Amino acid sequence: MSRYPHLLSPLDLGFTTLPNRVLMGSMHVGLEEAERGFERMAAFYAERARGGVGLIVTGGIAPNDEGRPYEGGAKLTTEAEAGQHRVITDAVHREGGRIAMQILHFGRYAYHQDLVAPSPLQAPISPFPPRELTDAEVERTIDDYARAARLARQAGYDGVEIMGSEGYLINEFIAAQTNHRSDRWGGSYENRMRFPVEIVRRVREAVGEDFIIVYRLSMLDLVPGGSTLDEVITLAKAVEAAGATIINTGIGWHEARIPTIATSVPRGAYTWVTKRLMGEVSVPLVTTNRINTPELAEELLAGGSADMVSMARPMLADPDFVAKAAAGKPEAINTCIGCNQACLDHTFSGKITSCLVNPRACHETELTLSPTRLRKRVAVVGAGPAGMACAVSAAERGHDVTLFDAAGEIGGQLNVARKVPGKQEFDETLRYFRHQLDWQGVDVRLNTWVSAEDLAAYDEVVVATGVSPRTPDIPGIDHPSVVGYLDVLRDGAPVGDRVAVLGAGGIGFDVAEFLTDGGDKASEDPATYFRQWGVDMDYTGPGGLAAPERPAPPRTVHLLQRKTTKVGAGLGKTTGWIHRTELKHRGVTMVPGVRYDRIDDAGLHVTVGEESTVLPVDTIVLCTGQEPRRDLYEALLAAGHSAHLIGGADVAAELDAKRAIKQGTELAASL
Ligand SMILES: Cc1cc2nc3c(=O)[nH]c(=O)nc-3n(C[C@H](O)[C@H](O)[C@H](O)COP(=O)(O)O)c2cc1C
Ligand code: SF4
Repeated sequence: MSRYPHLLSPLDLGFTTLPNRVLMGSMHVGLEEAERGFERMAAFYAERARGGVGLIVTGGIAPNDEGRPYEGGAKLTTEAEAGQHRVITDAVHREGGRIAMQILHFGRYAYHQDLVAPSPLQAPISPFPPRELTDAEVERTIDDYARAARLARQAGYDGVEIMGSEGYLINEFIAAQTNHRSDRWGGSYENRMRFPVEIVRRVREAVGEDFIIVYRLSMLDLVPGGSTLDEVITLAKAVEAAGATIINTGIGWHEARIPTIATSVPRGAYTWVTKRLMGEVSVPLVTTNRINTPELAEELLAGGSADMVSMARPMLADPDFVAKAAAGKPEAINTCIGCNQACLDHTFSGKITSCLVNPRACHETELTLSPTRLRKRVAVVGAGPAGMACAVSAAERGHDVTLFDAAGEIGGQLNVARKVPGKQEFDETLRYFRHQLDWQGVDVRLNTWVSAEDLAAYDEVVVATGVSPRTPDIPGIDHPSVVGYLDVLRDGAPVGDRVAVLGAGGIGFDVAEFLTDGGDKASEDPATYFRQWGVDMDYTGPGGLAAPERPAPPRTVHLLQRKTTKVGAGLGKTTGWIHRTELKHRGVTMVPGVRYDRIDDAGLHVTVGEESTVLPVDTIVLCTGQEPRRDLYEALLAAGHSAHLIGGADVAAELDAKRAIKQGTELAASL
């Protein structure tokens, strides 16, 4: 009997049956506009189809020019464009998969000059003011959706998803705050929802009965003036009546100031929203966001939260998620840790999406781990992210790999990161690597120091010896009030009530969050999390908002940096605001442009601009960068051996697990 009977049970849609309850959530990955993008997308989606996903949804494709994300963004408006998609649909079907194309009109979130909206109201997160659509243009836009759906069918897709959430055009029609029209598309709720309902109706007309139409419904807007639960239910019923086959969940507009997918969001936190709609419609409902294990997915389905689960980023992290669950091997799954560092951050920086824990994601045709023709003896020294990734990938290719580490456990700096509240997902990465090292037969030797001579017999030596914290040159740095970040995060050094954290990079933020955490495990408990961020789980008002309630922080923390740039400027593009907001809520003062003058019994003496002052702190935590550890590498070179240097030992500017895992995997691919 399967461990996941609900997750793996088929779903009968009448004209077709999905093999299981896993929908791969839509992700625009940047390949849509890239050179050889269709070929690369074909490989990307085909791997996920082979891995057993029940229904794949592609990233958003615009139905017309104005709806594109930016100048040159992907659209589907002509038969010639439809022809380009064939390679994707053929590849997925060859693997026995099913794929629907998402139609996404960016509305006022578009990043170009000709953006449109129901009303000429600029989005708070956009530099461009939109133009108001005329009545005739609204009609034409609806027809454009229908044309895109017809062309998608022609291109071989099994369905379309109509993107009606996250604050894009459809949402902008539905919400009174973005729709100030007085014609039949504005005013009453019935008028405001006419646009999406009409889209579904005309799409159904265009594609016939035996074609999947998923409607992605904004079930919780998280913005002032957003929909109420009653309105959401009304729209769901209307969308069903208009011809939707499946209703998917969308959470939060992009301009919402409440995190919806970050790693600090508890797993499955938003699934209660979908559950509120269960029983109100008869089409299958899909729930979403931060569902990253088969156990949780099964629990949600068994508990009646939804009929299907959407997993987007987990399918970047592991294309074989479903197959591994079906084989009863959940421990083999490479779990999405919700970091956004290589997926959403890349998307918003104009880079091709990938995945921190799986650098092959969206690079399937370039980063291949093909079996080696020449089995070599490979030594990898250092079992941090770079070393583990290299060892596992080299062994996967057939090399004979030994992994050494002086510590008593694998993981390197991941063991430090996992101590930060909200970053416990790194435990999954450690579990995954532990499993892979064992599965691939890597000879792991812990508590083992190796010298250059010890390594002489290996064909390839990879040095991944990591970093040591840097100690800045400040008078009084030896004062007993000074500790390092490892002392605090790893070794539990005592910390006073008043603290200065020196260095506001990723580690400085981690330490500040660690020291101001109230111990309430908000990142594991949705009710606590939502209370702190101001989400109303009773969903009584518009947008599901409530006043945030924050506990008093356990101590006073100053987070300081020498650089004059905004504190946190170097954090992730899509997550930096969350960390800054979190610390602001906890009363942390964040100060850039600080000169550290000296440390003594009075505290930390600093100068900011022209002003010198003393911060009367009990503890000073150094988060002032790292030095690469290259002793072994240099000894190898001195002894005339060649070696490869990767990870923090190579570039130690800031601890960077994304870069380390990518570099380790790429090196293994070339050995
Ligand atoms: C790189 C990336 C691109 C995305 N692009 C889209 C998109 O084009 N359309 C869409 O509806 N959602 C998009 N999303 C949101 C996902 O569909 C999903 O709602 C979100 O990632 C949360 O689900 P997860 O925790 O399973 O990843 C994107 C997410 C990511 C990470
Ligand atoms: S980069 Fe991080 S959030 Fe994105 S898919 Fe990979 S593990 Fe998940």
